[in-house]
Amino acid sequence: MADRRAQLVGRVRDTLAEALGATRTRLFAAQSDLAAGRERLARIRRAAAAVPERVGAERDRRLAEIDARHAERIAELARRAADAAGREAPGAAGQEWDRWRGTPAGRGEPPGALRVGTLAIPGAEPVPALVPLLDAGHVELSGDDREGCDAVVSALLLRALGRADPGAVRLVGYDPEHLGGGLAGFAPLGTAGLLTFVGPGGLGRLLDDLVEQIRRINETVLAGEHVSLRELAGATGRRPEPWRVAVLLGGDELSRHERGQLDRVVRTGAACGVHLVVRGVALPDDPTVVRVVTGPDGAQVAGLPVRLDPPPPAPLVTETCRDLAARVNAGPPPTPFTDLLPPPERMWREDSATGLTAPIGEGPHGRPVTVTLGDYPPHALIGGPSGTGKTNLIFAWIGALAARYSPAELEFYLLDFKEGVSFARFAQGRRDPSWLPHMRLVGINVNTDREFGLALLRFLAEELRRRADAAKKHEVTKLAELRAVDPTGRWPRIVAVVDEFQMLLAGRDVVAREAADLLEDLARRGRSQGIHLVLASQDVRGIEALWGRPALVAQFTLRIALPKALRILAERNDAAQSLPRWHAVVNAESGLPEGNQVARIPSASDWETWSGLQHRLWRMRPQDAAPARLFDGDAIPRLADAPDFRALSPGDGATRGPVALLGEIIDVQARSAALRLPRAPGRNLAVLGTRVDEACAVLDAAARSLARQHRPGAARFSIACLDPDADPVARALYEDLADDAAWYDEETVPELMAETAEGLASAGDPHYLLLFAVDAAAGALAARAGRRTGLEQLRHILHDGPERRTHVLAWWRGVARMRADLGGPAARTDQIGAWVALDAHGGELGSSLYPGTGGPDWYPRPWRGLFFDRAVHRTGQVIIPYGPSR
Ligand SMILES: Nc1ncnc2c1ncn2[C@@H]1O[C@H](COP(=O)(O)OP(=O)(O)OP(=O)(O)O)[C@@H](O)[C@H]1O
Repeated sequence: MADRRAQLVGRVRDTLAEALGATRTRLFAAQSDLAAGRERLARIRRAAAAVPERVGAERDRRLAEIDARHAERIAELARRAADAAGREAPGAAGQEWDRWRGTPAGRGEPPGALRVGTLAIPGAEPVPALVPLLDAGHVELSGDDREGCDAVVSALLLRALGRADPGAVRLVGYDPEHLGGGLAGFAPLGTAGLLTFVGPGGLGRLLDDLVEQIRRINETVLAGEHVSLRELAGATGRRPEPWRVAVLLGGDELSRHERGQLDRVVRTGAACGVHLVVRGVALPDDPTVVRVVTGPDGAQVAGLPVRLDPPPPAPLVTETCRDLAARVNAGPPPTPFTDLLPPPERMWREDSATGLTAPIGEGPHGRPVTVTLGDYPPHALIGGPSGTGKTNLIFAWIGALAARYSPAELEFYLLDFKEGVSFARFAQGRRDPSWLPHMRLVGINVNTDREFGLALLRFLAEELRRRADAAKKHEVTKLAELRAVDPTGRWPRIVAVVDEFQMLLAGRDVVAREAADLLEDLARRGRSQGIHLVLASQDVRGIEALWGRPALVAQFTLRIALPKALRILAERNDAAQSLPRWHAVVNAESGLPEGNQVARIPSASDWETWSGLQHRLWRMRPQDAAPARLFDGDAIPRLADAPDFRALSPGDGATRGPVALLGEIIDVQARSAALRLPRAPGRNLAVLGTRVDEACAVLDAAARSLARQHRPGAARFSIACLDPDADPVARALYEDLADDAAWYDEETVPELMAETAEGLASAGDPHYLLLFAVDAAAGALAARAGRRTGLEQLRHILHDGPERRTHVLAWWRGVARMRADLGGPAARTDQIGAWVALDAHGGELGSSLYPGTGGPDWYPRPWRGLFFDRAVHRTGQVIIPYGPSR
């Protein structure tokens, strides 16, 4: 039992121990749960306690970040705003005063807004405060700070003047309280009419005038094609009207009329370049009005706080205004030559079938003034006293045409009778290899060589005939029709320009008569065949030279008068008298007043401007284009360069006889005067006059050209020199002709005569006797050598020699001396078949030397000769001897 009890107790004990253990375990677990719970609570409490501190820090950090970003953004925006302001108010519109200078806006570029101060933005770089004025609006100033207002007015005006071309801003001042004192620094502008003052009581008139200007500009300048001058300038690159800025500084209450006019100006002025800058006058509300308010605490511009700039230094204002006035008084700057030219891709695109049209300058409203040569008007007369720009106008016109029409459409021939070389650059030169591809002929320094003018007119008359024949063949009458029926033919229009043309018509000699006849014919019939004459003269006599021929003048319906030109326009049309410098009246109505158009002519003739165009056109030239022939009356041609000389070769004269070249003919082509020496009576040459150099030049060229036609040893050249001054040329010739030449002097010349006269009996090689100053041998030749005197032998050679290929080319130092050598004053001269007269007068060359009575119209002049060959000439031919061969 006890055991059972013991067992039971043991079991109970075990169970209790077990339960205790479990309980302990649970307790332990509960206790550790509690501790963990407590700890969590403490942690949570701690955490909960830390939360507000962290949130605040985060908020502060975020706020600081936002602040920094904000400041950075403001700085960035301010920088951008400053950059934009710099662009909006470039140069003189925004520059600070210590570095300020005028920088006019380019053509078509807007002048921009004008700086008056800086925006007050703390912590950022200063941003210029700009006020739009020119082409934009009006400015109203108010407030207590008078000085601040004055500073703004001065700044605005100076900056506006500096952004425009001289003269393009005009100021009108109305300052009844200080009588202009507020604008004193700008007074120098008054000398050029750029600043005018309106006295007290004049405000109404001033406003009326502004309204009238606006009306006029709207009607005649903008003319419905543009909404504003600004837009017109942007579209055309030109600004035909100045800006007008009226500065109104205080005054009485406005009348109703004045208020109405002021409102009109505010509403409509900006589009027409009419602007107001006012103080003490209230402007109506309008988007174009900017208000500047000054006060003790600073200024406000359009409601923004602004730190105003100091006023421009007084010396800067007066100096700038003085300089502007001086420039305006010196006259307007020329418009650029490029205005007359089409863009490069449009060059040489025009067709000249019906006429030639090109701008010549700029009209009063900035529109180009064009001129046309065609069926009507066909020809032009240009007049202007020396220095008024006639040459320049010719350059401008030629340039404008040459850029539009290709050389296949247009050719120029140009003749300048005055001294000067400016037209030479149309031809190829040493300094500049380019030439104007349209130019066929340039004659410069032709003042005494009227024959060259005649040669040009004859050439044109021949071209006119050729065109008329072609037109007839195709049964048409006009160039346009001829070109239509003969599309492959080359029928360019021809423009012949003759500067100082009156020289051609001066005098009453044959040259003047023939020139006038040819001119008249060309003027009358040239119109329909595309041959146009442009005659220019600086001298009223030039025009008067034409008045005797009203039919000729009537053809010149296009008239261009430069300042102060007389008699170019019609009788009662004196528009040219009041023209400013570098302007012209262009009139296609024969000079009647209703045809007047005033054009400002660009500067085209200075070397750089012109060569820019010429080089461009030259590079465009067709492959086979040849340079223009340049005839320079002051230049002495060279035999070695003469095409006719270069073309000679041995054997040339075999059938028709060799030719002696004597000099260059004054002609459209550089041809040589040639004396043919066949086996025929009289084929000798006399050179007559005292000029040693010219006489030597003629004989030298004759001998050298003859020698070129014979093989060495095939001809004889006997050179007799009887004037020591001729010795160098004669010797050089002797040396160059080498074995073919023999030398004679005063002592040996009788032998030459005797031998040659004897030798005539037997036919031999050609023999040329070149006798320099043969009259000096008269004494030596007077002696008898055998049966005859030397002179008798000379006459015999002259008489019988040519048929036996023996020709005398002799220089006599006077006509009378030659006649004496030929047998006396009444001696026959028919053995002298040809002669070149140097300083022998026409009158001496009459009786038997020249057809008719009284001799040729020949007035000797340096380095010119009159050549007459009775076998081929009806009248004498002026030649230019070739220059020394060595
Ligand atoms: N439209 C112009 N703009 C600027 N300068 C010009 C203009 N026309 C002419 N000139 C300048 O004026 C000067 C005289 O011009 P130009 O030689 O054309 O006159 P001109 O009437 O032909 O004189 P002259 O008959 O004495 O030769 C030149 O220096 C020329 O560059």
